[in-house]
Amino acid sequence: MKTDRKPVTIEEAIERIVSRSSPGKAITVSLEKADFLHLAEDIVADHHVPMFDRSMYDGFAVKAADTQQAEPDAPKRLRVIESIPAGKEAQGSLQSGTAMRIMTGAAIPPGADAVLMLEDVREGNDEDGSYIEVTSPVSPGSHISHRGEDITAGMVLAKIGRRIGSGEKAVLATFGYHQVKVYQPPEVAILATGSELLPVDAPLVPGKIRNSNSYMVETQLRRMGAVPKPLGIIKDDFEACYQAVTTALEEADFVVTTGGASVGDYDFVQALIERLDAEVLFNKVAMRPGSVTTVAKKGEKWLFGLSGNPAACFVGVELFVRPVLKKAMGAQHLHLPQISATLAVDITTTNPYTRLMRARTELHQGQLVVRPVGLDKSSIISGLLEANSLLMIPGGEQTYHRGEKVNVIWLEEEGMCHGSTARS
Ligand SMILES: Nc1nc2c(c(=O)[nH]1)N[C@H]1C(S)=C(S)[C@@H](COP(=O)(O)OP(=O)(O)OC[C@H]3O[C@@H](n4cnc5c(N)ncnc54)[C@H](O)[C@@H]3O)O[C@H]1N2
Ligand code: MOO
Ligand SMILES: [Mg+2]
Repeated sequence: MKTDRKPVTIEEAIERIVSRSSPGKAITVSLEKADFLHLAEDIVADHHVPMFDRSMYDGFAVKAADTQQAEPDAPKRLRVIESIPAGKEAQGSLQSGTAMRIMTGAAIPPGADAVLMLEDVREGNDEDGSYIEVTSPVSPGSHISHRGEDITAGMVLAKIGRRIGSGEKAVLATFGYHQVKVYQPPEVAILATGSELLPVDAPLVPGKIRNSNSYMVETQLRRMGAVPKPLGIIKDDFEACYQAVTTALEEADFVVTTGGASVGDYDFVQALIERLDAEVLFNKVAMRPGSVTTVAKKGEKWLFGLSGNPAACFVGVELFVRPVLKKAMGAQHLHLPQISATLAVDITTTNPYTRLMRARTELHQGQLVVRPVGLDKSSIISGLLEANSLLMIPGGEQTYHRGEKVNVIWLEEEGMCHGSTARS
């Protein structure tokens, strides 16, 4: 059966899917389970950090004024009247002429306004107990971390939609969020279609290959914060594929198939969609790899018919599955960051479609430089090992020269700026 397949641009394809996707529901999870999910609530500071003036060093809390005349030849002697470990408050307050031994993180005692490091004083004992000798003046505020200097109460620290990474975890824990409201991570069924596919633990036989797409897609999904549900390998049999996709659509809101997306005798994705009576958002994209990508909706459920070719499948996940899942996860940023980098080599294109070449972008003498890795064929797996980015070459007949600026999709959510403000 022949389906009409008119290619849309990448931008148009993305616009079609993003406009049809929506945020999922918010749930509460324990802080331990919140990694890489997106906040469903703003995080607002309900107290200052630090809550109290505290010592930045192990040393002695003093009155700065007591040290003003101190010199190496005329040291100022201060009587040590108390010792304050972290977690304890001083029992008394500090009077002129006295000092309190204090450890890093301990609250500055009333009356003190500076801390001297252990290394900077001479310690001694006499019949009245212990004392220190100060040999140079210290300024008020020295070595004290002041109340509220890090975070002031009322500050919005992280807005709804922000991805929870290590920094967010530190802040959440600081403010006692043992539980946090996040968007539910979506479950995504993965079906690998192809009679040539063997399970990963099977020995190779002539004409067959191992199913690598499922594993690759699983990892891509997990990195996005989604929950992959691999449903195994389906033979290139229309009824078997139809049954498998129907069951998958019952079990998950998002279904990814790999293979069978093209026009071959055993490529059933188009026929499946027709039989399912699903709405096709697009079934061809003016890009390489991944031109045969199809995205369809059956009611509120999503079906992504990705190419069987590994590189095309990889790109399909990052470009089209990602924004739908990210929107479901309430994310601030639906797409991978795009950056500008300098070409390390000449690239000539004769392809009418936009090329997304697996590439490596690295810093060289302060400049981001990009070079393609591996063969630029959609069947290639090895290039995925080295690629940290996708080099975007617009369609047409043209040579892009070494040294020219090109657009690059960075294949990590973190590490390159989305252009957002530090605290968004
Ligand atoms: N006459 C035409 N032939 C093809 C066209 C076309 O326009 N006209 N498009 C080509 C393009 S572009 C692509 S991309 C591929 C898409 O292929 P399918 O999505 O139909 O996938 P399959 O035919 O099932 O497999 C293609 C290739 O990928 C291997 N494969 C499949 N599944 C896996 C897996 N799970 N793990 C690893 N490798 C897998 C499979 O063995 C094939 O080698 O079609 C072109 N053909
Ligand atoms: O869709 Mo194919 O991946 O363009 O090579
Ligand atoms: Mg095929």
